[in-house]
Amino acid sequence: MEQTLLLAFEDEAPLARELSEALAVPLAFVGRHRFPDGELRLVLPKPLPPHVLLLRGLQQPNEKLVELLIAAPTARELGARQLLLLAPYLAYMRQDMEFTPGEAVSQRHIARLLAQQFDHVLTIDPHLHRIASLDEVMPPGAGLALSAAPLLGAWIAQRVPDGLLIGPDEESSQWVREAARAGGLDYAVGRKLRHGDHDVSLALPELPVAGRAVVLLDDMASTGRTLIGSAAELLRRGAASVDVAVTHALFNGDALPALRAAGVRHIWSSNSVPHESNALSVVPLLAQGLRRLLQH
Ligand SMILES: O=P(O)(O)OC[C@H]1O[C@@H](O)[C@H](O)[C@@H]1O
Repeated sequence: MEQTLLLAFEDEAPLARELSEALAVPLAFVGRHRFPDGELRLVLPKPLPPHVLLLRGLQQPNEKLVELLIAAPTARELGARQLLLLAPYLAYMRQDMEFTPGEAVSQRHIARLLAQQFDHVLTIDPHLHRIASLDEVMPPGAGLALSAAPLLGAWIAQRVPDGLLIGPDEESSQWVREAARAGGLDYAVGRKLRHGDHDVSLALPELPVAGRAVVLLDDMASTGRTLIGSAAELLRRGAASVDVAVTHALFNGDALPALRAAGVRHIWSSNSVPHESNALSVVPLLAQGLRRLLQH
């Protein structure tokens, strides 16, 4: 990857450093100042090489989307000819249909917006539930979605070798199936109905869980209510232990203490989103995906 630079923001420095080392690509940071009125001032290194990889996870996305809208055209002005966004977490992908009349299908619009700014977008487990690939919302080949499920499955199998993997809802079946295959574990998937941000009802599979070490697996935890409801039900049914593993550790509000209070033993996540629960790294996965994308 000659004449390539990895650009990142200081709040993702550990992930950026690990990635720069894995790719053997130099790293530079975007200077960022937030003015009192909320506007942003960004400073990019000048000049830039022809190939620029911009690392920006889109958890807490709104301000970061503005950063990208400013940083991407600036990078091109400063010399970047090929611009790739590495967004380990891609926001707005869960708003994938018009649930109520007039509701914006944000998935489509945010994906399109990013594809207008970047030649490629590389991400992990972007909650593609109603569509099969990013090609349905971006120009074909512009987006690449990797999955951390096999990594999580192998990780879980080492720690809970006889574990039963449970996905809380139908959306999770794609990740749970892959993780179970990679770890050689049993799995099952429940059903969920969301009534509000913090209000979900769950129907877990009718399985004998008494005495079993159960690991709940999902793409992300936000309020944690999906996992909390599932964990409480599994413990009520006599599960010996309930652990939780997610790709994206959003853990908003009181999610983490509430999960612990519900009796969850271990909480593991990948470092796609920097968080105290991070237990395994997505850097090898990102590096592999990048090589694949840049070969084409
Ligand atoms: O229940 P919280 O943590 O708020 O939200 C995360 C859940 O909502 C779904 O879209 C995700 O796939 C996950 O199952």
